[in-house]
Amino acid sequence: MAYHLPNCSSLQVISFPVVQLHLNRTAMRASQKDFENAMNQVKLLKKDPGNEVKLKLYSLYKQATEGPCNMPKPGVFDLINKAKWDAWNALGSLPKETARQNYVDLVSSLSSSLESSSQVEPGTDRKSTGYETLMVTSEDGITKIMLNRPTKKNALNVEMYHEIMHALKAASKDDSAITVLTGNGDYYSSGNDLTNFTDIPPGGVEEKAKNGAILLREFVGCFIDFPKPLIAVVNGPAVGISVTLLGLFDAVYASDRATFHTPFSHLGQSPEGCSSYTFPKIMSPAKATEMLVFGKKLTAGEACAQGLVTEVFPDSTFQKEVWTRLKAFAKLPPNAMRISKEIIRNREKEKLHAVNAEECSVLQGRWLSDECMNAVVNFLSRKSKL
Ligand SMILES: CCCCCCCCCCC/C=C/C(=O)SCCNC(=O)CCNC(=O)[C@H](O)C(C)(C)COP(=O)(O)OP(=O)(O)OC[C@H]1O[C@@H](n2cnc3c(N)ncnc32)[C@H](O)[C@@H]1OP(=O)(O)O
Repeated sequence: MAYHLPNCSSLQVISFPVVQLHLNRTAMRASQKDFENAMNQVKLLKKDPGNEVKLKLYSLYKQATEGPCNMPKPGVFDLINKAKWDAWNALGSLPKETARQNYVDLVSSLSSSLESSSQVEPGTDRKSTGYETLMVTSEDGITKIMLNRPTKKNALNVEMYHEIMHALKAASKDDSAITVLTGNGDYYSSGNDLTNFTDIPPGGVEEKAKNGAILLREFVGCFIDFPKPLIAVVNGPAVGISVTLLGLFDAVYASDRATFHTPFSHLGQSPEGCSSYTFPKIMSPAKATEMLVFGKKLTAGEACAQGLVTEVFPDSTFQKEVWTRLKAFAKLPPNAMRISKEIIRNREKEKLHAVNAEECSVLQGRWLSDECMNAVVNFLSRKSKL
């Protein structure tokens, strides 16, 4: 089954402006030729428009060519085909001509949205464009990497993992003195995007888990090796990998609205981000066990008392106070800061890389377990939340 889109097997969710569909449009009727042109136009799109739009395109194409959904409903674990079936079935008895027209309209609005979203705003020379999931700026000696999927609580999809690695590598070479990671919206991050589990390659779940472990190892490795002071500005709740990574930051400032939650056992998973090593060192083995094994959620005050957070600020003054402080830090001599970080961190680096490798290998096995699969299916079918 094809979506008639490049990379259409992916169910990776990416943020994209909502495209308005005019399902009841009757004034114009698209010809077969218009429909074929639209199909060709879709193949030429330079950017992936995201799963919601791809599913819409798929369902309209099927309705326009075959009429109402005529396939048996896939099983609950067959996530991709189930999503496609749901989308097609939702069109009910929409006439073929209307579906064809809606397909043409959707492709046309999609092409114009993609064109306008790729235009560079004037005066944004200090802003790194080209990121889909991040906002990266460099100002006052500070490179700020902002997770930018606020409607998904800044969950890390595969694209975001790659973009963060890219942004960190760029920041390690730019002329800023310090680098900051923060979140846009009410969350710092809700951790790994659980839809990452739905995009199964031809090699099956084993290949998926293997690729996931490779990606994770490289991703965490970028934090271990980052050469400049790396500061987390935790603007709201943090979950999963966004919490575990904090052990690799040089300072962590949190709003008093932030919480810290690593529900790995609930998800049938195990700790990553070197937390199996850093957390017991930072907060004692028993406190680390409460978080990493039993999934105890900490308030910002508790996380600070246990050494995971450096300082907590009232939410009302958080941004102002933190950025004033960071701007002062960024004026310090950058080479001295770099060398001091090196001497604090370097003797642990080899150990951290070994821990990272071991954690990724254990997780690779966990991702194939029934415990993990069931937890992900429950979340995706909205039977459970944290
Ligand atoms: C084999 C696969 C390999 C893949 C690649 C591997 C990469 C490395 C993996 C590293 C391991 C990391 C582990 C972790 O991080 S574990 C933690 C995972 N996170 C969660 O379990 C959080 C799940 N989310 C929630 O429980 C709630 O959304 C939350 C409490 C965070 C917020 O609840 P609230 O009611 O306030 O808001 P909504 O639930 O309505 O959320 C708004 C929308 O955002 C979507 N959302 C939020 N978080 C996630 C997420 N983590 N994954 C996917 N989607 C998320 C949510 O579904 C809503 O979307 P819609 O508006 O479309 O419904």
